[in-house]
Amino acid sequence: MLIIFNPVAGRRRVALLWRVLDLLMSNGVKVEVAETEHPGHATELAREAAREGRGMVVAAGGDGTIAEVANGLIGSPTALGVIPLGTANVLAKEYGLPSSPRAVANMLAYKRTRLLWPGIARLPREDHVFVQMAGLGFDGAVVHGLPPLLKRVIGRGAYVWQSVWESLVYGFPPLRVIVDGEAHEAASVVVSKGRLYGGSYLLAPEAKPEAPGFQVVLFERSGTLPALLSGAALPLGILPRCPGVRILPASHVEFPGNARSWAQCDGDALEGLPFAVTNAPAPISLITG
Ligand SMILES: Nc1ncnc2c1ncn2[C@@H]1O[C@H](COP(=O)(O)OP(=O)(O)OP(=O)(O)O)[C@@H](O)[C@H]1O
Repeated sequence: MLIIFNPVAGRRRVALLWRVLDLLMSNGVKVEVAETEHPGHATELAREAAREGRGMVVAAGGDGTIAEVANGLIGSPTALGVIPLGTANVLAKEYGLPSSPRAVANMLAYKRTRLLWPGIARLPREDHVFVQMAGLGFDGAVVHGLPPLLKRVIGRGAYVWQSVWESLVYGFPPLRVIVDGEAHEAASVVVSKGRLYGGSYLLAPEAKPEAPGFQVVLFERSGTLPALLSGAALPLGILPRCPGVRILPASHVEFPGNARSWAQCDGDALEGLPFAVTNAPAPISLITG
């Protein structure tokens, strides 16, 4: 079993990885750990493993690492396992994956799978595969502004802090978005594969991450107060029903002419702005235990 481990993911919960390794090896599983050396490395390692015909590759990290590994596996029969070491671990929560060492080891040993159909954010210079969501506007600004040290020290609380700060300083320029051919305007947009956001909070109740397609969440009201109200509604589970929040199903999303905005995928800041979001050409098999 090949485990691709991102040493800079999350709050460095490496103890979980070592415990899982102990349990797997004490049950006779042959394990190899490859540590990532730079962003994008996990994709290269996973692609190589798929080319070698390995049955499964395990991503040990957060959602960004999982997305990079998924990118390397698309189009191959190699299954994806997850050891959740990230800050928010949204994908693990979406699929109800365990987080205790024994349960994670059992999951990887049993190899029962469900489909996961990634999305692709098409950027000017490259494509970026995501497994949970792509965000533009205010959502992207929060991720871009997040101080890495704060995230490491206080974890998900750093997103709360940064959201409050950005609600005060972000200018809320209107975003143009075309959802399956129909034009809309919003202050912030989340193109979601999954139902959850920021951990285990409900964002898009109708989402089906195992199938192609997205739920496009439009935050139509701009300004500090609507942003703070959305932030407060999220942990209460009422965000999808809030006034000013519109959710549309979509198979293709475009963002034309938004030169001055920020974007993020699976909690990682993007270098450029996506001009479109489309489905990956094929799903992958996610090991769920
Ligand atoms: N050796 C490395 N040095 C620097 N960056 C790396 C390295 N290996 C991977 N990365 C980058 O680290 C990014 C963040 O990883 P990841 O998303 O898994 O952790 P996280 O952001 O802490 O977790 P979460 O998404 O749950 O908040 C990945 O997108 C990847 O590109």
